Order: sequence, then structure tokens, then C-alpha cells
Amino acid sequence: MGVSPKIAPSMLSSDFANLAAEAKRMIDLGANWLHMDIMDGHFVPNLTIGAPVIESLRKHTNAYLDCHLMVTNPMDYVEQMGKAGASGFTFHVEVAKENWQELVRKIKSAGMRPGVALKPGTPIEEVYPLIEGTTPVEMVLVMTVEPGFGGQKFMPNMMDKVMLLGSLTLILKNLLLMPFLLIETFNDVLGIGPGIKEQVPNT
Ligand SMILES: O=C(CO)[C@H](O)[C@H](O)COP(=O)(O)O
Repeated sequence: MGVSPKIAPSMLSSDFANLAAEAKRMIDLGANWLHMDIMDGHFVPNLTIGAPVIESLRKHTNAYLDCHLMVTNPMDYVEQMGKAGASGFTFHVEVAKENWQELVRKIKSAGMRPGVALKPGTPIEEVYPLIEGTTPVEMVLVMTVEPGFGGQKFMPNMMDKVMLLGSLTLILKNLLLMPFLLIETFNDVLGIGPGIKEQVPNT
């Protein structure tokens, strides 16, 4: 079985006052997952949503909520995100070098799928231990913009990291089904993000 692509538009550019309707619009337009950008105003210079918003949205959708935690202390968020109904919990490798194994275990215990993200300036080799070990993450989020804000220019050279990851999975016997996602490229390439109003019929 090969890797199946998933479309996960970022909800960051949604009309947050109408998030449930925006989520439905994305799913109706063919999105497989909804990508939720959670920022703490510390790891990145922006503050967005947290567990209370995920909990509210969960009451309106059964969609896979792919939560990207741009936070300095991801461990502090695991329990609340699990209870809120998050489906995936992706933390940044830059802040989890010491405790990623415990983090992965806790994410799984809380009923979510663990993922790791890396900033554009972080070498891809830094995530290798997280996909080669006995408690591997299930997804790698290769960032093609600096974390913190939507609507930035896609960095095409980040695709080299994806190529390297693809080669690595071919030689890893225990990771044949690992779904690599290019969350940050989806809106640019496919033009389906909630903020791209002129390209999406507002129905
Ligand atoms: O992680 C992110 C920002 O840190 C967002 O998911 C991403 O940038 C969304 O991009 P766009 O608004 O251009 O679709």
C-alpha cells in the first residue's frame, strides 16, 4: 500500500466568528482534514486559538482536527487538547529534543495521533530520531513558511527535505504507511484555503 495524500487546509484565515460554517465549507469542498494552528504568543509572535475553541468546534464537526502546536511547552497542552477532541497533535522538534518520547506516549494515551513539525531553518536530520525509534511519530510537518502567520510566500527549497524524508521511509521497515503531509503548501498549491475567498464559491 502506498501513501495516500490528504488535503488539510489551514483554518487560520477563517472568519473565526463563523468557524463551524467555515469548517463545513472546507469539508464540503473536499478537504480530508482541518488544520488548526495553535500559537502561544511565545514560540511564535502571534496568539491564536487553544483547547476551548477546539472543544467548541468539535461539537459541530466529526472531521479530523489536525492540530499544529506552535508553543514552547507542548507537554502542557496534551491533556486539554485530548479532552477537547483534537485528532492529531503535532509539536515542534525545536522544543522537544529532550522529552519527545514522553510527549509521544502522552499524546497517544490521550487518544491523539502524534506528529512532529520543523521550522524552515531546522535541518531535516533533527526529526530522524523521532521516526526511527520505537515510539515514532506518525506524521512529519515540513514547514514551508516561518511559523506564526498565514498568507506567507511558499519556500520551494523546503521540498528537498520532503524528498529526503521520502527516501528515508523507503529504508525504514516499520514505517511503510507513514503519511507525509505538506500542510503549509496545500493552500498555496491548491488554492482552497478559507481565506482565498475569490477562488472558492461562498456557498
Ligand atoms: O502554520 C501556519 C502558520 O504558522 C499555517 O498553517 C500556514 O501558514 C497557513 O498558511 P496560509 O494561510 O498561507 O494558507
